[in-house]
Amino acid sequence: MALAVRMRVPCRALLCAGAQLRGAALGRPEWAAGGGDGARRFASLRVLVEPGAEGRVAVMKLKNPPVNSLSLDFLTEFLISLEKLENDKAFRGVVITSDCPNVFSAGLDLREMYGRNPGHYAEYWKAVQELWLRLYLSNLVLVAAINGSCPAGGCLMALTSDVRILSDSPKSVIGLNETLLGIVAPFWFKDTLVNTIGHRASERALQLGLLFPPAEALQVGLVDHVVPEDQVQSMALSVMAHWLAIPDHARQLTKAMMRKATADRLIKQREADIQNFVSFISRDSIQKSLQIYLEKLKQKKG
Ligand SMILES: CCCCC/C=C\C/C=C\C=C\CC(=O)SCCNC(=O)CCNC(=O)[C@H](O)C(C)(C)COP(=O)(O)OP(=O)(O)OC[C@H]1O[C@@H](n2cnc3c(N)ncnc32)[C@H](O)[C@@H]1OP(=O)(O)O
Repeated sequence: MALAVRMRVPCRALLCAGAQLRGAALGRPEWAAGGGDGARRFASLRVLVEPGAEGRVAVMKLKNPPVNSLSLDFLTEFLISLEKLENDKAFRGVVITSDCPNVFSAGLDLREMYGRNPGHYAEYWKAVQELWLRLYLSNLVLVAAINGSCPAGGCLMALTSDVRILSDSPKSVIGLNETLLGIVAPFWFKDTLVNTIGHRASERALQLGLLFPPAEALQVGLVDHVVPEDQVQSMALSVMAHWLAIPDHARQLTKAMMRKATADRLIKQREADIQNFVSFISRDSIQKSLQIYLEKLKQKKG
């Protein structure tokens, strides 16, 4: 257990301060207790947390319509919810899923990375790092119930889970498609992918910006199960039961042993990584690429 405790990400105070600030900007982070489960069921504007099974599993539903993009406000609310669950000894596992139809998450919010100032980019990137570190090193069993499209940052989020279940639908594509936007997946995105599908498959997937349809995602090992859309959550809960049959302390230490070195690479150079991101994203050429991509997304509609 000691290792698991030592592994906790060391910027809790900083994040909490940030979260309170963001919360204040939102008009207070409100945790509305409701239903027969009392305080165990809570919600912010963008994240719903519901009891999953036997009071020891929670289901976190991402609710940032239309596409669950990972905006700064969303990240703040998600991290507060996750921390509440981590601190509640009753919970041992969390299923992460989407409340938005056909989309698990569209990844990082492009509007947070386009046309803003360096201070904003730095604040945003710190929150993205925090999301990854918290999820990747979580003591909880995390199961991603991926009920829709899952590109880039959405895929990163799913990759931090212990198990991934993908819905068998043409919309449910998953992958790190950064190069298609003219940007580059950071090293810790890449590391997480390599740890999941291996070096060669990652090299190909990253360079080509591949978004894998369900059968291919399963074949390459990007997801563990593909099931019909209406069975994603029930499958997630059944897989969860299997993982919860393992004693927590042994499973947590094993998870830490597998993931610590990867997380440490970022922890050791968080500030440099932020500066790297800020200077990369501020380049005129990158801003132009993002602008073109955003325009393409808009044109797709019309
Ligand atoms: C060498 C140095 C390296 C340093 C590293 C530095 C930098 C790395 C930087 C960044 C890493 C980024 C990772 C990311 O996550 S980038 C985001 C990538 N995401 C995508 O490519 C997905 C884009 N979206 C889609 O493909 C579709 O929207 C989707 C399939 C998810 C859903 O399709 P649907 O048809 O249902 O919905 P749309 O009509 O397309 O969209 C509705 C609405 O939402 C807007 N939108 C979509 N995605 C995003 C997004 N990611 N961020 C913000 N907004 C988004 C879309 O524009 C529509 O808006 P509107 O027209 O209704 O206003």
